[in-house]
Amino acid sequence: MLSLVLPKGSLEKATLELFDAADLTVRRSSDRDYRASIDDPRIERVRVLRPQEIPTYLEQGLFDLGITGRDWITETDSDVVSLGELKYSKATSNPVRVIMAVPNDAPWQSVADLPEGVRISTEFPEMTRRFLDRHGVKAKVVPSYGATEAKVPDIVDAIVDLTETGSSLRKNGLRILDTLLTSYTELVANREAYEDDEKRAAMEDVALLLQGAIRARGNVLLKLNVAQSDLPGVLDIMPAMSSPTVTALAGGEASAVESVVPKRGVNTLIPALKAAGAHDILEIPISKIVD
Ligand SMILES: Nc1ncnc2c1ncn2[C@@H]1O[C@H](COP(=O)(O)OP(=O)(O)OP(=O)(O)O)[C@@H](O)[C@H]1O
Ligand SMILES: O=P(O)(O)OC[C@H]1O[C@H](OP(=O)(O)OP(=O)(O)O)[C@H](O)[C@@H]1O
Ligand SMILES: [Mg+2]
Repeated sequence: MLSLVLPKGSLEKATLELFDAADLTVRRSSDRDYRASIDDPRIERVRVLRPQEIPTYLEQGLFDLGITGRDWITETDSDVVSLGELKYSKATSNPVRVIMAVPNDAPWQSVADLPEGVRISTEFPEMTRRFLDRHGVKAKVVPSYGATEAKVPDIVDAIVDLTETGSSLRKNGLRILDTLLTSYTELVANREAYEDDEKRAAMEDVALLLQGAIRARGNVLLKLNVAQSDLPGVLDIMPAMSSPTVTALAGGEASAVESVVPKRGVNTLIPALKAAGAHDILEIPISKIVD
């Protein structure tokens, strides 16, 4: 039985939606209820905490399995086992980046240009210090507790912060000097729990369900019928993960075709299939794709 810790804050909504799609629905009495449960024999208890703290709690064995961002695993330098990237962020399926940014009109073009004593505000002081040491820059690193973009140019000269879409940087007149880390959300485990056969098997089941739900995003199942004479034309325009399934219909005059296709483009694909002779075309949502 696993103890699970899930992220509060920016990743919370997307994480709970993913667990729902993976048939691991997280049950909570309210948003303020940080103790939750999942109706699954492999999961004993669930806690919802800040992602900044999750890597440390996993390393200490306070939980067996958790979800947080690679940025916080790196910042805390925690010894945890990664069961893989989960390709979702707060708003998109893209990773976030930890970047160094300066005002658009700053004179610097790279981190090497930064003068000794430059003031840098960041939610990632350790990652920032390591990065500056690697570049031989002696700076004053000032911890930030959020709204970091709001601190240049009067409070500090530069920032190290997260960016997903880049809109916060643009709205605050900032440009990126360098990228310290590209960070996906990850499924991570306590090392000792991972080495326990029964717990590892349960962890791998959870990973399979989560990845299956993520893989299904953006895909649908198309099913259709088509006369034998039109089958080659339909197969020519029907995309597939491997190749479409073709089943002969009773009577031998027609076939049923089905295939997993990207949701993006279905709006032009269906009319094209119809024009190629397909009929009884069904578009069916998919909740998981497991290889
Ligand atoms: N658009 C995003 N903004 C912030 N964090 C994000 C975003 N997308 C993914 N994350 C991940 O979520 C984690 C940060 O979430 P968290 O809510 O703790 O930070 P935060 O958004 O700065 O907190 P707060 O809600 O107090 O502003 C990091 O691991 C980060 O990689
Ligand atoms: O690149 P974007 O899509 O604009 O997203 C990145 C911004 O979102 C987060 O801020 P958050 O909402 O967590 O507020 P905070 O800055 O106070 O932490 C993060 O700290 C960045 O500021
Ligand atoms: Mg933030």
